[in-house]
Amino acid sequence: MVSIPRSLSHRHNGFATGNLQLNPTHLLQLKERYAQKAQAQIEENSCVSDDEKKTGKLKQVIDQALTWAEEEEERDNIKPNQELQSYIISLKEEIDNLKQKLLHQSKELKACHNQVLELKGSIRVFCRCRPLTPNECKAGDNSVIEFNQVLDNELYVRTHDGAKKTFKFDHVFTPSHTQEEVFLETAPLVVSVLDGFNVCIFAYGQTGTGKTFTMEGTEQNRGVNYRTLEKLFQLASQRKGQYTYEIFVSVLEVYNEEIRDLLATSPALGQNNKKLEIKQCADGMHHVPGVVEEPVHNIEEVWKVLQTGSKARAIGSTNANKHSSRSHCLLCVMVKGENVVSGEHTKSKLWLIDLAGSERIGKTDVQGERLKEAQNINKSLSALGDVIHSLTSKSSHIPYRNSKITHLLQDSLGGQSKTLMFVHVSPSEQDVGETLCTLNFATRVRGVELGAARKQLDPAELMKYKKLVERGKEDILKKDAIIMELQGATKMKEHTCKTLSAKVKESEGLLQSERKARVAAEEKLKEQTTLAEKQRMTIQKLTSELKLKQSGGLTEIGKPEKLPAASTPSRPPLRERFGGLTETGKPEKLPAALTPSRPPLRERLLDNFDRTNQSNQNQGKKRSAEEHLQKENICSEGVVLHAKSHRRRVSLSVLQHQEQAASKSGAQEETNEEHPRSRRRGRASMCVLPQRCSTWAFPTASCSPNVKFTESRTYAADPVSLDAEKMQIHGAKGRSSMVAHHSMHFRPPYLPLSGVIVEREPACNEGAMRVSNFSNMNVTHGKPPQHPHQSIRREFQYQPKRIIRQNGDKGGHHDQPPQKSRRLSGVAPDLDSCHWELPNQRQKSIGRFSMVSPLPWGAAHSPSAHPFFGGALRVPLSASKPSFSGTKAWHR
Ligand SMILES: Nc1ncnc2c1ncn2[C@@H]1O[C@H](COP(=O)(O)OP(=O)(O)OP(=O)(O)O)[C@@H](O)[C@H]1O
Repeated sequence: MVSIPRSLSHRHNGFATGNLQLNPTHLLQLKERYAQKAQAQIEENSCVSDDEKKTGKLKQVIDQALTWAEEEEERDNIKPNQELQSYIISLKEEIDNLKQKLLHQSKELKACHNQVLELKGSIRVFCRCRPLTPNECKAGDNSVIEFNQVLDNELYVRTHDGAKKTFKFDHVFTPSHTQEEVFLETAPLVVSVLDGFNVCIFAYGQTGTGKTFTMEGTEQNRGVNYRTLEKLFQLASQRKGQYTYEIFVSVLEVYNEEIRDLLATSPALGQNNKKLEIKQCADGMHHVPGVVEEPVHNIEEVWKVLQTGSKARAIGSTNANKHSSRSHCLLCVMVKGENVVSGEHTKSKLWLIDLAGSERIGKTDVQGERLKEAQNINKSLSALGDVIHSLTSKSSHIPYRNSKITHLLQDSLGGQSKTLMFVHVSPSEQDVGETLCTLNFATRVRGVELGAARKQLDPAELMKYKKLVERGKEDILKKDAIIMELQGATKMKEHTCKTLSAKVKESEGLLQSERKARVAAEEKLKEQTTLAEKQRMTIQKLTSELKLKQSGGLTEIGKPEKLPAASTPSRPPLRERFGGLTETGKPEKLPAALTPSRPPLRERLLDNFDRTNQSNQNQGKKRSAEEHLQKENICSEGVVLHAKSHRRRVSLSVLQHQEQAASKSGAQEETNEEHPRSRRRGRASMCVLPQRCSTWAFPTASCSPNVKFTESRTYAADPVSLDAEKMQIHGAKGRSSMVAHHSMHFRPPYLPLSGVIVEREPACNEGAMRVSNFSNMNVTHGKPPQHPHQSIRREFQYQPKRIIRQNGDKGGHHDQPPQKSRRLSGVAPDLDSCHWELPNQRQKSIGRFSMVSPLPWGAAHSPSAHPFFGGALRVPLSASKPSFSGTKAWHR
């Protein structure tokens, strides 16, 4: 409860007791009366809150009390003294101060409230009450609407039963509020259109309550529509440089549930009858395709457009309003904005809607077309009410499509936009019922929460950016693929580089080792050359000594003197000896009687050995040599002159007789007459058949008749490991066995028993032979071979002059393909059992020549060119006289 301040009572009391001009009793009475009145007033407004009682109501009451007091004073001619007057003035000042404070707090509260509403997305409701019209004043209508003098967001409606109903809105405009003041409250909402938000402002209310006045206004009092666009252009120009805006205006009308384009009503366009429909875009927004969107660049253009639309609007006269709008008028302002800095595009819409006025059909007393209009208007407003009700109750289905206007307002009422409703009321007591209905509806609308508005980015721009992003992503993917490819290629190249560098390193290592080996070989060669030189000198010395010692035997060193005719057995011509050829290429077998018997090799060798070592009384050595020979079976073609055993080495002196060469020449001539190919056959080599029937031979093809074979050379080597019983002179069977050259077979490691393998190539009728050369000596360099099979194998292929056959073969004509050619092992049969002896320098040198060259004899007529007779071979000359006894036996 609020009471009159004590100070006031006190002062009144004071006045009563002080030096007063007034009658104190009268003042007291006045005081009590005023206090009672104030109390009644306060009780009447008991709905207000305590805070308000303390501030606004209190002041009102005081004001009222003071007013009354003044009135009483005037009436009673009571003249307050000066003190009282000053007190009243100070009290007024105090009240004004409190008022200012309250207003300030109210503004702050409102700002906070607006922010809350903004966040909630509630529909804001402004209430505007028009003044009593002249007609209403004439009729003596009283205003049933009272306004809060301090707070600007509530009003009171006095009902018929005298009750006062309070309504609260976001703002309440009294009849005294101007158009400008109304727009000032609206402007912040409108401005957000430029920021890219959809905004909807619609005016609702009973017919004739001032909806059109608020939205359109008059030329002198421009309404929200005009002022909004004016503000938009003003702001757009202020934001110039940062934003660019394009503004388009459309004016639509929903009349009798039909949409009409008010800007297309020009007869020239002829589109006034065109029926427009509401469509939903891909972005979910609703729009009316085909509607005229007039671009406007200044407010003058806007005013023209608005006038055009206003003129085209359906207007009728009702009892309530002489110029009643019989349709819903919609002004659509499309704003396309671009942020120049960020490149952001927005496309926002501002709906400014002047709804048709609701009216009681009975009251307006309309008929015919007007009745239909009214029914449609009421129907659409009812649909609007249903939508609001569904939104308030948060129903799952909102009946937007029940009317054209709700369908059009779907985006504004359904969210994503900022919505403001102007609710218009009449102050007349005649309209109090409709006023209450309108205010109740507006209160419901105010409770609708739409959710926070969303910024409307231009979908076309969004699509453009989306495409750009997609293209960018594709580019990135492509570039990623290229990068991957390049990385792969780089890795490959790196790998190749690594491999190549490894190979280069390896090659460098090999080169290094080869260089070292070359240097070593060169050193060795030098050494050997020096040794050979020494040996040559020794040979020369020995030769000169031998010359002195020899008497009549040899004419010159290394060349046996021709024996006297009596001692040399005359040799019959080849044809006579062999009795001619039975067929080409196939030698006839000589009769046994004609074949001279040749002493066995063992005897010959032993004989030679005895003769050579007569002076040597060392019987132990002889025995061991004999045993050794028996055991090892030295193999030669019978020109062994001397065999000297020394430990495990046997020196053999080999002699080639000049006569052999002579015989060769003769044979060549003879065979040339008979058979051209016999020439080749005549140069056959001797074949020594070792154990396991391996065919061993030295190629002597292309033997040149000019070659002097009367050389005596001694070879130091181990005896060959040939089986003496199986050893045959292969050429003895035919004409091809005319000449047998020396062929020394040495056992490893000095000379490879595996020296030459002769093999017939089955595919070649001419008798191609494969010669495999095993040079295990060469690679050991003084070390025992790991295994004979690890020896280096070299293969040559050449055309032999004669087919060398394996022992046991029938020896058919060489033109005929051999029955079978067998590849023979080059490893000596007793190789595993032989022991290794570290070779000394001499042995090494022999070892180097262990390979038998497959070179044609003719190409190697120079002794130094042929490896077998080649330079570094250590050849100690035999001091014994050469014997030719064995030579005869060759030609048996
Ligand atoms: N605030 C106001 N101040 C002065 N005059 C007003 C005000 N509001 C309305 N009027 C006057 O009231 C009359 C009716 O107003 P208006 O035509 O705008 O009402 P309405 O709601 O649009 O009616 P209807 O729905 O029938 O079109 C007009 O002559 C107008 O000038």
